Amino acid sequence: MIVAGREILKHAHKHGYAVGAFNVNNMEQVKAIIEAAEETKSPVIIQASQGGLKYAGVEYIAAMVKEAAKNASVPVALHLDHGTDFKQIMMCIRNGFTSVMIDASHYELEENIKKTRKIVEMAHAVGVSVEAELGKIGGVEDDISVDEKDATFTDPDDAEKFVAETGVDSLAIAVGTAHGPYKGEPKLDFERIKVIKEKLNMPLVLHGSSGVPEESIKEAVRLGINKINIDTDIRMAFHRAVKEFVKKNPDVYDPRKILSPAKEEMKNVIADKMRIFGSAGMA
Ligand SMILES: O=C(COP(=O)(O)O)NO
Ligand code: NA
Ligand SMILES: [Zn+2]
Repeated sequence: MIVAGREILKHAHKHGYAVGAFNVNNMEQVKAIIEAAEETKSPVIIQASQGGLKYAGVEYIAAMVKEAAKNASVPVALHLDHGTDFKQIMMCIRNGFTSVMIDASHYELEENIKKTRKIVEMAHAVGVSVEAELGKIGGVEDDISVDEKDATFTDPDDAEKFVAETGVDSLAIAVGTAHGPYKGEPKLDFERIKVIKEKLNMPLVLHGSSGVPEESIKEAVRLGINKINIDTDIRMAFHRAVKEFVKKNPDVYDPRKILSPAKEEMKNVIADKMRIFGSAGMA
């Protein structure tokens, strides 16, 4: 069933695990995520970035995810990832998204608070949960890009003020991850996660989580991360499977035959993550 994002994240915060938030652009990704959630009995957040909505259309994404959630035995939230455009955020809410991110992290603190508070007031009025970002997460995710030199870690005192003045349901923090593939091994600032969690005592979000070693993910969950965003690892699973299939079957042109192994590969990758995040069995 489809639920508000806060319902899923509050449970994860209370019980000390993290829920996967997986990006979608097409039907096969939606099916892979829902099948993995059913298989592992895991609550799940299905999310689309503004780039994903541009590609598929907000109505298509919403219709597919609502259909998948309707028949699922696990709680599912439909979330806008990295919302920066006011109209886009409103269109998502109008189309039944149960959670939205307002990413105003490029602005100074006061401006980020102002923009975030406006979305919180409107979304909460209709029962939709809100995620915001404080600090700048590096890397490139569709239309969001931050140079490594501009990536700035989240300041715990600013975070306390930000949450008190905005009322967000969850906060994305910059602690050393980056969107997209890593060149070297990412070094997470675990002490910073610990301090922010102690100060805020609320659901925290880790972006740029593809390519972060399993041990680091587990430590971040232990310290209080409750939503883990994954996009690149799913794209790579899709790419691996399609490349292998087409190489082995160069003359097969039926999309169903080409895309089915890709859906399976994505499902397996996602199910593994749900086990690592600790959400398996929590639905
Ligand atoms: O943060 C993410 C995903 O990042 P990755 O592609 O590194 O998994 N989406 O908002
Ligand atoms: Na990443
Ligand atoms: Zn992100």
